[in-house]
Amino acid sequence: MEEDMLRVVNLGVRVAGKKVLENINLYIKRGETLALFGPNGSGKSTLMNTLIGNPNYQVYDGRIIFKGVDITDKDADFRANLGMGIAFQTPPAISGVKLIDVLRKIAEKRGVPEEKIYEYAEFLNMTDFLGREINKGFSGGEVKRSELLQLLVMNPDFVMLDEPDSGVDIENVALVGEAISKLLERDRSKEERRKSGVIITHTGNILDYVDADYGVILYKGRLACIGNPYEILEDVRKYGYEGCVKKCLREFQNLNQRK
Ligand SMILES: Nc1ncnc2c1ncn2[C@@H]1O[C@H](COP(=O)(O)OP(=O)(O)OP(=O)(O)O)[C@@H](O)[C@H]1O
Repeated sequence: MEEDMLRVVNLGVRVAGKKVLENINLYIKRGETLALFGPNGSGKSTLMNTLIGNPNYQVYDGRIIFKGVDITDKDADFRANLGMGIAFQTPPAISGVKLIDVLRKIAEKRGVPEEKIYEYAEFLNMTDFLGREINKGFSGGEVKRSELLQLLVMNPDFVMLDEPDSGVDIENVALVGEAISKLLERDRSKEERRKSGVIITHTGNILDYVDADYGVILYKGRLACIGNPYEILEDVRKYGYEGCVKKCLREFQNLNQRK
């Protein structure tokens, strides 16, 4: 069984003619979840958009290998069919399309029985929203839950979540955490997990509810630190992003000098 889920090699990305990501190297195995930290504008959403195949994000260098397939030049549909799923930070509202219609389409495509839609909707407190136009007039937290509901029905092998807890109130954040744990199979033993994911988080609050295997900081378009996500978070809270990145760099240099 293939153990690689995602391999990003030397990736460089331009958006609207501007270099936003440079020399990104990332390796995620099956069953692993990565927490991606970084200040505003560091390129986190750009990385996600590039991985999902948004054509506005131009890869000028490197490759993206997903489940052993080079998807660098493949479109978003190809990637979704291969098992990629994403929850955007601010997904659009769509007039005239009800949430249930979208969910039925996803379920049909993925061979999921319709009862599952209602089961997941109840689990996420979204039953009353099924007949409403998707994301229209939804509060910030409701949009997040609607995105997670779609992902649960889609059941992708690799999930990317952009700030899944932003705008979610305290009562619902545990629920959102539980849904993410289900999606990423964090509720199973380590040996049983086959799903992988990336969770973008500024505050790290979601990590109280969903554990991650490792964390990494994206700083000014480059990956800067890699390690235990809770230790990184503690350092970010103590020293800020810049201080934390400098500390990682110092530790790396000391390690190299000792070699
Ligand atoms: N369509 C675009 N046109 C021009 N610049 C863009 C575009 N999209 C992103 N950028 C720029 O790319 C950089 C990275 O943006 P990105 O949204 O990836 O950051 P982020 O780390 O996700 O930030 P945040 O935490 O605020 O969501 C920023 O400087 C942003 O202004």
